[in-house]
Amino acid sequence: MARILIVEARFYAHLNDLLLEGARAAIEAAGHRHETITVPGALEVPGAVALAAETGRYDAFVALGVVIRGETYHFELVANESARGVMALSLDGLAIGNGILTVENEAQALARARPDDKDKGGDAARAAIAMLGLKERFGG
Ligand SMILES: Nc1c(NC[C@H](O)[C@H](O)[C@H](O)CO)[nH]c(=O)[nH]c1=O
Ligand SMILES: CC(=O)[C@@H](O)COP(=O)(O)O
Repeated sequence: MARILIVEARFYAHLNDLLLEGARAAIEAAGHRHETITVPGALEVPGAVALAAETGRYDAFVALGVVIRGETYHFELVANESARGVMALSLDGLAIGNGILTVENEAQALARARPDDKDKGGDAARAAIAMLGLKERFGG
């Protein structure tokens, strides 16, 4: 049974609750344990994962959040840099799934976050579990 840490950005709480529901259900369906920590926004997610990884307490990580385009360049910054941070952690050898949505509007986010629709939280958890399987296979 693996210990999986979900790191979620609370920026849009109602949308994140849906992502969390899907991620937790996927982890439980795979027979693993999970904990959740919360950070303010998507930009804090990679740093929080890095801090948690240093403890050695977790086998895999799930990054969750929602970035919705506004009026300024801030969207690109938050969307791209959070993804870059998660990818850097992956290349460093962490088993991590990226469930940070980057969307144009709330309707797109809802469709992707709902567990009974696109279930991107569940997808991210399943990706983390798949990467953990590869780590174990290759001795990482
Ligand atoms: N605009 C969104 C943000 N912005 C906040 C940043 O992520 C960060 O918390 C702040 O700049 C302080 O460091 N975060 C989201 O998760 N989603 C957004 O749409
Ligand atoms: C991530 C965003 O684009 C958004 O929350 C910020 O909106 P704005 O660009 O209108 O300040």
